[in-house]
This record gives sequence, structure tokens and C-alpha cells, in this order.
Amino acid sequence: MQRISTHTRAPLWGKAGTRRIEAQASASLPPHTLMRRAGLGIARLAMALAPHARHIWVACGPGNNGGDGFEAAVQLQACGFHTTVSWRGDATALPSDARAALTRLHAAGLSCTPEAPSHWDLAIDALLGLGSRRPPDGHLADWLQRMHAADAPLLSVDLPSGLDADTGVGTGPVLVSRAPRHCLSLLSLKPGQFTADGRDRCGTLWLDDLGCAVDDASGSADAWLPGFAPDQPRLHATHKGSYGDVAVLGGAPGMVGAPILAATAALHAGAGRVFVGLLDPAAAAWDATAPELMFRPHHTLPQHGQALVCGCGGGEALAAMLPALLDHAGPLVLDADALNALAGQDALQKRLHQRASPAVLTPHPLEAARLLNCSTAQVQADRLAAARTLAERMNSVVLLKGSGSVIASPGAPALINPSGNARLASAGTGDVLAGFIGALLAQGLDPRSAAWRAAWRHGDLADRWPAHRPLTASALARAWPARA
Ligand SMILES: NC(=O)C1=CN([C@@H]2O[C@H](COP(=O)(O)OP(=O)(O)OC[C@H]3O[C@@H](n4cnc5c(N)ncnc54)[C@H](O)[C@@H]3O)[C@@H](O)[C@H]2O)[C@@H](O)CC1
Ligand SMILES: Nc1ncnc2c1ncn2[C@@H]1O[C@H](COP(=O)(O)OP(=O)(O)O)[C@@H](O)[C@H]1O
Ligand SMILES: [K+]
Repeated sequence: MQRISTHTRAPLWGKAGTRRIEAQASASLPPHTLMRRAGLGIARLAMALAPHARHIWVACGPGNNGGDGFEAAVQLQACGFHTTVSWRGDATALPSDARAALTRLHAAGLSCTPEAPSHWDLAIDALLGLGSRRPPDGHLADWLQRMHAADAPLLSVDLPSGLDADTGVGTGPVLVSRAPRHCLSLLSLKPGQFTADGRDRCGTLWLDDLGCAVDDASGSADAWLPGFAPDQPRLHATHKGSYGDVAVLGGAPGMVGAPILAATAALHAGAGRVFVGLLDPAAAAWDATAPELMFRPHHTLPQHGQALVCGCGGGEALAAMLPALLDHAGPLVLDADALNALAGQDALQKRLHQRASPAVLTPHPLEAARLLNCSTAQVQADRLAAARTLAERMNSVVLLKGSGSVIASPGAPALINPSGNARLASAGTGDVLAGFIGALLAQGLDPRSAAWRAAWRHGDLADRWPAHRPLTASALARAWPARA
């Protein structure tokens, strides 16, 4: 069993992929082996999480997820825990593995109750897993509501009930709770555990591969957790020219702070030199808080060989500049208003598509929706699919921001960034991310690596941020070297 952290590098499989893994694994094992192993794993984790628990509530559902719960209850009871198993239904309607597990439960002297207990020290959610098909209702919804509302820790089996393994879209209750939440994923990790509603519902994630470790030699994983992103070591005999130039273009009237944030972030993330071209003609031509930044007339940027970060606080004037920039700029990050300018502009999108080196696009869900000509809700309903579609359509690396940012690139597996938290949900942190990406491009990383490494570091800085210190974009922009 493995605790999943932001350093974990691992393949992610959705429903179809996990079903394939399950079918292959069970074909080579005696009947019911996987479910017994699952029960053992759940019981072990439950005991480790709540060693002093006296009363454990196992809520079981109508499928094999419920079967896992029955198996866990047998183990917990055998280890001396007072265990209440709640289950309602017709035993003959259970799938065969779960039916066998129910028989074992009865043989162990346990019986099921159709009601929830009034008190428990740890709840185990074995209601629905991979087979969840609609929002839980009736007694399933009632039991889930009770588990989420209680102060006791909650351990979800495989998936929090109602969470879609592919998309991370959750149905059914979820309440903000101070009680710890854990999820023990079985056989595989799933994309939906890391994006959209997945993080909030899962809490701390664990993986039990049930003794069937799967490698991804065939490249069939639906996405990957990228793993730890160490900084590149530096040779001693280097100089500012060794680490590239970044040019930042943006800053329409009233929005001048955005490109300065991006430029400051690029500087602190290791770019050799950073230039800024502001679109607001009334803006000051330097920044006393960041004298390293070099301000230039915007029409002179980017100069040859510079990585360009374009769009932060850009305003509508950017649209007219984009054709030339798309055709001639080297390494390129398009953010904010540069993305809005692209939306619905087939000619611009064609230029983007034809670039020799893919650009990095960093839309938040609303910007992605504009680019895809759909609603934000449609983007959020399947973040992986939205990012992949955009990446293919624009022939670009697309970093779809938000909880569990998705990084999609044409011809390469999608990545989901596991670092970061809601303290990043404040104005300007996206500009900082764009600057980080620009710095990594300037230092020679390929667009996909620059995107995921910057996103990982951006989130990691937020995860390590001292609780008492406000997380502002300008502080985040200056935080990189202190951490790497
Ligand atoms: N078969 C096996 O050998 C293994 C199964 N595993 C477990 O089995 C799970 C998958 O089992 P299933 O495919 O049976 O799926 P589930 O246990 O998630 O449930 C499927 C059942 O629930 C019903 N259902 C779906 N949504 C519902 C809703 N909202 N309200 C009421 N009923 C609903 C379905 O009609 C179906 O009868 C995995 O998540 C994992 O926990 C693991 O133990 C690994 C091994
Ligand atoms: N809950 C969260 N978990 C992880 N990252 C988050 C969360 N909320 C926001 N972020 C990150 O913060 C940044 C916000 O960017 P964006 O929405 O473009 O804001 P802005 O344009 O104001 O800078 C993105 O990198 C996003 O992924
Ligand atoms: K579950």
C-alpha cells in the first residue's frame, strides 16, 4: 500500500482501463481473491488511521464496492473492533464476488443492519465505486450525508461514492468538514481522484494495487501524475546569457500589474534577463520594486531568441498584434487576453496550429470554454477531454488551470498536476504561473516539460506556504528560489 503525495509519479486509469486491469488480474487468480485482498487492505488502513476506534461503521452498497466493505468488516471484526455493517437489498441481486463476501460475513457471525448506527469512530464508505452511474439517492444518499456531516474520520473504498472515476465530477453530498477524509484506491489510481471535485472528496489518497502492480508499457494509461519536478542543476561557469531571455507583453490600462507579476515570476524562476512591454501608454517605464526588469516599447518585443509571455492583463489591443507574434515569436506562452483574442478567430488558430514549436496555452475554465465555444460547466464536466480537445485543435500544450490542472499535449499522455490548493484562488496567481513557464522555456525546456514543471512548482509553493502568511501573487512570484 502506498500513500500518494505530490511527489508520486504514476499512471492513472479511468473506468474502462481499470476494468481491463481487473479482468486481467482476476483471470490469473483464484475466485474472489481480489476482493479478499481489497478487504484486507481496507481493514489495515482503517486500523492504522483510527487505532483507538472502538466502533467502525461500514456502509455497503449494491455492487462489488459493497463486497469490499463486507470483506473489510470481516477483518475488522476479527481484529476486535465493534463493527456495524449497514446494507439493504436482495442478496441474490449482488454480483457474485460481493455475494460470496456476504456469505463470508455471515459465516464470521456478523449480520447487516438496514439502518445507520447513531455513533461511530470511523466510517467506511463502501457504497459505490467504479459502477456509480447516477447521483446516489434514497438510503445511499442518506448514509453518505450522515458520514459527511459527522466529526468522525471517513475512509472511502476505491472512490468516494458518487465521484466519477474518469472526470472527477461528484454527485451526492459533500460537506466541508474538519474530520479527516481518506480514500483507498484499488488496483489503479484514477484521473477523477485528482481533478474537479476529486481532491475535496478523496482527501488523502492511498493506493493498494492488490498485488497486481501494472506497468504502463503499452501506453494505455488515461493520464499521469508527473511526479517531483527538481530544478535543473547549474554549471558554475555560466552567465545570464546561459539562462535565456523572457519578454512579457501585456498590461492594458488598469491591468499593468499582471505583466509585472509574470515578469517578476520569470526573473525569480531563473530567467537570465526579463523584458517587459506594457500596452498602457501612460504606464511608468520602470518598477521600483523590481529594478531588474527592463521595460521596452511593446512593439520592439520580443527580440530574437526571447521566450514570450503574452496576454497577462493584455486587453483588446492584443488581438491586432497576435498574427505577427504567432508567426514569428520563438517559445511562446499565451495567457488571459491573448486566449480571449484567439477564441472564435479561425485565422489566428490556424496560425497557432502551424507553428513549428507548440505554444503553451494557459486557460482557466472560462477561457477554455470561450476557445471551445461551449460553457464553463461543459469544460468542468470533463476537464481531461476539454484540455485534450484544445491541445489537438490548437496543436499546442494546453494547461487547463484549476483544482487538478490538466496538461495536455498533442501526441503525449495528459498529465494532472497534484500540487496546489485553494489559497492560489486569488487574483494574479495565474500571471505568476505564466511567468514561471516563460522562465523555463527561456532556459531551454520543451513546452510540455516547462508547463508541468512550472505548474508543479507553483502548486508546491502554495502547499508549503506558512499558514500565518497571506499568499498573494506578488509574494508567490518571488518565492521560487527560496524553495528549490
Ligand atoms: N470484482 C472484483 O474482483 C473487484 C471489485 N472491486 C470493487 O468493485 C467496485 C466496482 O464494482 P461494481 O462494478 O459492482 O460497481 P459498484 O459497486 O460501484 O456499484 C454498482 C452497482 O450499483 C448500482 N448503482 C450505480 N449507481 C447507483 C446509484 N446512484 N444508486 C443506486 N445504485 C447505483 C449499479 O446499478 C450496480 O448495481 C470497485 O470500485 C471496487 O471497489 C475491487 O474489490 C477489486 C476487485
Ligand atoms: N483550488 C485550487 N487548487 C489548485 N490550484 C488552484 C486552485 N485555485 C486556483 N488555483 C491555481 O491558481 C491559478 C489561478 O489562475 P487564474 O485563474 O488565471 O487567475 P488570475 O488570472 O487572477 O491570475 C491557476 O494556476 C490555478 O490552477
Ligand atoms: K465508495
